[in-house]
Amino acid sequence: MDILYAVFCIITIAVLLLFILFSALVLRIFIGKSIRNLSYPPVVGTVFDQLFYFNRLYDYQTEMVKRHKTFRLLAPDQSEIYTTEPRNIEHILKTNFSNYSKGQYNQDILTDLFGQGIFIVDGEKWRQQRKLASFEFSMRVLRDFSCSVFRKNAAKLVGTIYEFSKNNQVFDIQALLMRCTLDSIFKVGFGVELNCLEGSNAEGNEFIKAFDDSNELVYWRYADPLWKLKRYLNIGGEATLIKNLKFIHNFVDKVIRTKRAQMVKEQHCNDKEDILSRFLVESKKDPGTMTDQYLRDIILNFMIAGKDTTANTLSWFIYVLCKNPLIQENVAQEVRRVIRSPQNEDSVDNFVESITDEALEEMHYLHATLTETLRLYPAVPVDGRCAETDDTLPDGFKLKKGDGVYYMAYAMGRMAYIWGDDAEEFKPERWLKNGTFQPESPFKFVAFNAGPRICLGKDFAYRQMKIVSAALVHFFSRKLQGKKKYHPIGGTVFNQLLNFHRLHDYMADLAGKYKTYRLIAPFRRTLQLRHSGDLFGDGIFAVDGHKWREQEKCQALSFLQGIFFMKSTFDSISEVAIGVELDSLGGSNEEGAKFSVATDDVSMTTLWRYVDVLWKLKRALNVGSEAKLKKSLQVVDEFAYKLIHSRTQQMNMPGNDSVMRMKKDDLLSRFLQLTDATPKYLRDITMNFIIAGKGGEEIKDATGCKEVADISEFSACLTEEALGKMHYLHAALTETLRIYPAVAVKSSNQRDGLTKTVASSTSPFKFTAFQVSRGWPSSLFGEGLCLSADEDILVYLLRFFTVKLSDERKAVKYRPMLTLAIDGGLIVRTFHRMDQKTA
Ligand code: HEM
Repeated sequence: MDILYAVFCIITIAVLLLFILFSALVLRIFIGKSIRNLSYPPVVGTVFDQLFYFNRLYDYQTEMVKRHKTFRLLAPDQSEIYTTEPRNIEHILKTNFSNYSKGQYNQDILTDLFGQGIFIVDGEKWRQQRKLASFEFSMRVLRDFSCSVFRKNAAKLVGTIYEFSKNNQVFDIQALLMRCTLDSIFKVGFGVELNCLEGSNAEGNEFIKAFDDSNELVYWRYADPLWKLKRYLNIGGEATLIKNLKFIHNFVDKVIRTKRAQMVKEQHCNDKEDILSRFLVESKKDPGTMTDQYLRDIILNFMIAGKDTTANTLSWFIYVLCKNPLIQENVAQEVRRVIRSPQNEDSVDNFVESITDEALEEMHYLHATLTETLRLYPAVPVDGRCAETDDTLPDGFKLKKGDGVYYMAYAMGRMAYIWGDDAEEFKPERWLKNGTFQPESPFKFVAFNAGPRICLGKDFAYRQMKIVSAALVHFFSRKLQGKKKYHPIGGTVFNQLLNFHRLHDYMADLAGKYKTYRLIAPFRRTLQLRHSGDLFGDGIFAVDGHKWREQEKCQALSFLQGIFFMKSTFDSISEVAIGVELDSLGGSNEEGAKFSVATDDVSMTTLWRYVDVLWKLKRALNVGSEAKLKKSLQVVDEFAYKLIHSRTQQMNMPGNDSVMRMKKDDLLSRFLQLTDATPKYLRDITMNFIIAGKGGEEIKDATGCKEVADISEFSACLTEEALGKMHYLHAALTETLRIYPAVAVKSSNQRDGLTKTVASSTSPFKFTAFQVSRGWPSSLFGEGLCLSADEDILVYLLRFFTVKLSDERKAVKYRPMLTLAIDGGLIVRTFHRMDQKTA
């Protein structure tokens, strides 16, 4: 008792603490943000929404922007303003430049990797580095040196890819491009060969790994509120990051020391080609500021700026060319026309040597294709600044000091109001006028940023990308390898929770987008009936292997004998399963009515388990939906066990006629004969049958009424033969099942209505209302039996009545249960056909 009390106290305190923390967070997020004030951008959610959509973040932003050009997400401290309005971007990046900084928040996260480099510093520090770097980047010597490096590495890349194509192998071109650009930027930055592409330099390989991992780990900090604590404790990703950074810093420091020593030796050589050598010369003028650490930060910033950006853009470029073979051919033609390789056409070295500066200038179509790639797939999809004082944007919206302002290059590329109705199409031609490239306003095409902090390496990047892509397109044509490893992610299981009231429509919406999709869950889940064990026990729905085969055989056998034919009115499913008339319709059997309600409740609460991650805890504590489920299950079990007990006793009494009949007829009796099953096993078997029958039959009848209200075909003689001739009725019922499948989660949303007067059969893999291959419920009820049972009921109903919805305008909704039930029942009005005739 004491232990229980202690556990209870701990749980209560933990829940209370969580509640207090949660409330404090909610208050912090929502208070003082002028949420309803129309002068501020509209609020579309909190920053936590981005976590939910992390895998498709930029598309999520695009959807938001289609509703509001400028919107807000609330963060615990401030607001985050997102905009695609070019006027706002010009204001932030140019007109009111001094009011917008990189911000303390970004600096805290990035300093470990970027140090005091140009990317994250503001004010005087930035101005000094920018001035120096701009000067160096404009020097002819750096330009020529970088071009020769790009050519050499492009030739190496062609050689590596040639090996793959010779052996008809598939390969990851993005990984190769990453290595190629790192080799180039390292050589240009430090004058050192890293040889990552060839993989010959073990230290180089280690460096690239540490570098890539650090980038990723630093980015993760944006999503991990505990990163500072982890860094302090030196645990998890932060421990790995610290290790990686140590390796990177040691590596670069060694390069700087070697270079310094080399420069002392070669004092008279002024032809310093790489960036580090040029900065080292500069450092002599101001050794106090330009320490080794300062130089390390500068060079590392250039590497981070130049490596992934160009490699990623080139990868997207290859992707769009694979998708648009015509554009691929246009680019290849332009390259062939512009590059007049003097001697041997097939020599890679000759070819790359012919890609001169002049040739690059002539390649307008290639330039347009690369720019169009960046428009739709910008290497920096979202970028931002922090407001230093309160301000008003040109679109009229205000922002407060400390607010983040983000401009979304990815979303902007997809905005019809910026690029026209064909914004989402890949069209290099939009950049060309009479074959000549036409630049756009940098506040509209913001891939390289704009204003005083526009990308310093823009021309540098274009040169590298043009050399590499011209060589690749000239020597190879590419096809995408179609195999995808995983299905696309449609969302998280929490989306199911949010959409529980329209669960099946929500899933139909997703199915419209992706034929097959995944929902991410905190734990591994199977969509089968694992969570329904309490309800289905060891019955046919929940078991596999031997147990399933045994039950399947016995039930299928019964149907083959035709025992159950024409016995599947709603109540008679129970009669078929357990040989008892429930009369839930007539209401004469109170126990039967209770049992009927309990099975519905059990079905609904069991479905809830699929979306409720806490169901196990609730079951352990016996609270909420689980307490309800337990109660309903008790009703179901009591009923079932009582029955099994009395049936066993009856069966053991010899010479009773009715008992002999039962022995042949109902499922329970058959199982009592065929197996030496325990009462629990018998309960599970019969309950599965009843749940399937109840859910399936009742619901199809109900939805069937709505769908087939104007069927006129009728036969007075209700023989098996006559039913077989009712093709229209059969088709109408089948169509009802197609749109309202009794087991909704297995439905396929393809259209397949009545095409001939004689209902034609459709592939069961397309029309899956009656599952296929593994026999439930097709062999459990038998598809034929199931339909003819409905037809039987409907024939009687429609012979004597016409049916109308009581309120034609009211939309019929479903109730989320394991089967697709109509919420609140189906309220109809019936008219006797005789009355109508007389009238
Ligand atoms: C496709 C290739 C590239 C793209 C799309 C790109 C894009 C950008 C963007 C968006 C920024 C602004 C970042 C910010 O201030 O928030 C930037 C800055 C910068 N980029 Fe690039 N970049 C590319 C290649 C390069 C290369 C190859 C280099 C140099 C080797 C480079 C050097 C820089 C530098 C130094 C800055 C900082 C400018 C400053 O803050 O004043 N970039 N780039």
